[in-house]
Amino acid sequence: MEFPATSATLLFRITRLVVLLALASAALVAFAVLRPLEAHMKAGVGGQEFAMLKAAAASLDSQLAAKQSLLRTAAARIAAEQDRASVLGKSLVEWGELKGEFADVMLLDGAGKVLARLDGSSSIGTVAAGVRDQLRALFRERKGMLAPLPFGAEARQAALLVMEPVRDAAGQVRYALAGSIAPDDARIGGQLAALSLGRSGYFFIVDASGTIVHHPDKRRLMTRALHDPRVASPTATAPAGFEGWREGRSERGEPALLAFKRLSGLPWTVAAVHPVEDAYAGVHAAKTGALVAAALVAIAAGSVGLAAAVRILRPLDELYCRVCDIEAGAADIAVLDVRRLDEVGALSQAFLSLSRQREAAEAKLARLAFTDALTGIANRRMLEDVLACAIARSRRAGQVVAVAYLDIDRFKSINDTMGHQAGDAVLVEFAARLKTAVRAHDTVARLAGDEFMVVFDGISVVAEVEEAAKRILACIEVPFTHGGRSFPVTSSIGIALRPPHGSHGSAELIGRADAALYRAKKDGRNRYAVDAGPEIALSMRLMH
Ligand SMILES: Nc1nc2c(ncn2[C@@H]2O[C@H](COP(=O)(O)OP(=O)(O)OP(=O)(O)O)[C@@H](O)[C@H]2O)c(=O)[nH]1
Repeated sequence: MEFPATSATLLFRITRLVVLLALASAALVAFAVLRPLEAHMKAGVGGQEFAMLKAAAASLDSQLAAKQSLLRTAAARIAAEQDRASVLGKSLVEWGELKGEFADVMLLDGAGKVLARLDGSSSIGTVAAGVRDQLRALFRERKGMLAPLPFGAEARQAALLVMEPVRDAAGQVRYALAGSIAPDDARIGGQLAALSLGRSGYFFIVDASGTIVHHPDKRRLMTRALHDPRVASPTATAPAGFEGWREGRSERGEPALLAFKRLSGLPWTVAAVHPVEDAYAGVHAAKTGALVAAALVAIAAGSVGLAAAVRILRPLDELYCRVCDIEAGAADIAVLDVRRLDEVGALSQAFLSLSRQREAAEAKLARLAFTDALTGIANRRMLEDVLACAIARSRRAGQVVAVAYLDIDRFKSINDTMGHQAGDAVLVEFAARLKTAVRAHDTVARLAGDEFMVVFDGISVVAEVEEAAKRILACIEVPFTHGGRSFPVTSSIGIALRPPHGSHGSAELIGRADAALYRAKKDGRNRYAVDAGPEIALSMRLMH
């Protein structure tokens, strides 16, 4: 018999507990481990991007320094060759090395007049006012400078100006050599453009005034950063001077990883914008992988837990089946395995003990059902069974059955004079004496009150019964005692006999014994009367 599989079963509840524990552990691990790990990984990504930005900024710084140095060398060589501006200009034209490094190189006098251009073109004129201010500063301070071109001062492409003084033999600054660098210069902005920042990240450079000097979107070049109070755009926040990385929003408003680094030689800030979806793609993939792994571990733990629960509970299931078999009568109580040292063994032991107690109680009940509670001898029910069996047996064995109906004489007066307890004691003593007066296989029973009956089984001669009656009367003659008092007790006896093939049943036989008892009482008590019946009366002569 299978144990019913419902949600109330231990197996279901243990399995549910195991699965929930496994899921809770997985969730806890994911929360307790993955969160700090995720933060750590994000910090790693941010740090990495900032490190890359720092390297790019350092490279920019060194590229600018190299251009500055190149222009300084050129200025020194020009000054060393000739002192006249026209000749200087000619030298400049020949100085092809500068071409690859600058968008344009001009030789300027102190008033800002262009004396010569690198490409030798004839577009000679005067530089813009903003450049003239810087030129004046150079003549005043007599040293080279690297400065962003003031916004709108030159063509949109020129974003940076490197100026070096050209001195005469006496060391006086006579001219200035100015080289402009375009934002998309292959070694400056181009280098940034070549750097890859995931699928959607980009770099830009903004100067201290908020002018964008490098941006992948060429339309933004030389424009002011957007100052939208609703969006703290990175181009707007970059000039504030923050260095490092942080999470923020891109100019399109999407969450992004932002990194900022100022250049050392210029008031420029190089910045990186990397949408988090792209920047943290690896982190998210690792997180998803870890969560999937945790879920798989939870499933595996749940499955192992289920298998273990089934295994652990199997003996309980078997015990249930055995108890069902015992209940159905298909197995004996001995099938319970009480040798196990676990809870199932204890439960089997308890079942066994309970079953034995039940057997004992049933036996006691059966005994009480057939026993007289006061005297301990057979009661009326048992007597009826015994008598029925004796009659059946007498038919087979061809022997006589006899019953003796006994009633204690004037028992009421014993109760009345000595008390009910004394009456009980007399009944018990009377039963005991009765048993000693008959054969072992004769049945002595108490019918009710002071009425007793003896079934004589296997009587071969009527005299046997009469002898027994005499023995009974004789043993009762001995005075009874109770509470230190001694008093006589007598009994009247009515005997009825039934031949082996007699027509009377139990009830008639008892009725005849009762009638014989009535006669004995009537004849003066303390005696017996016999109703042998017509058949036996005839044969009695043969027996005697
Ligand atoms: N002590 C005791 N008395 C009982 C019990 N059962 C019945 N009796 C009493 O036994 C008495 C029986 O009296 P009877 O048999 O009617 O009359 P008796 O006094 O024996 O007189 P005769 O039978 O005519 O000799 C009653 O008084 C009952 O109350 C019992 O279990 N214990």
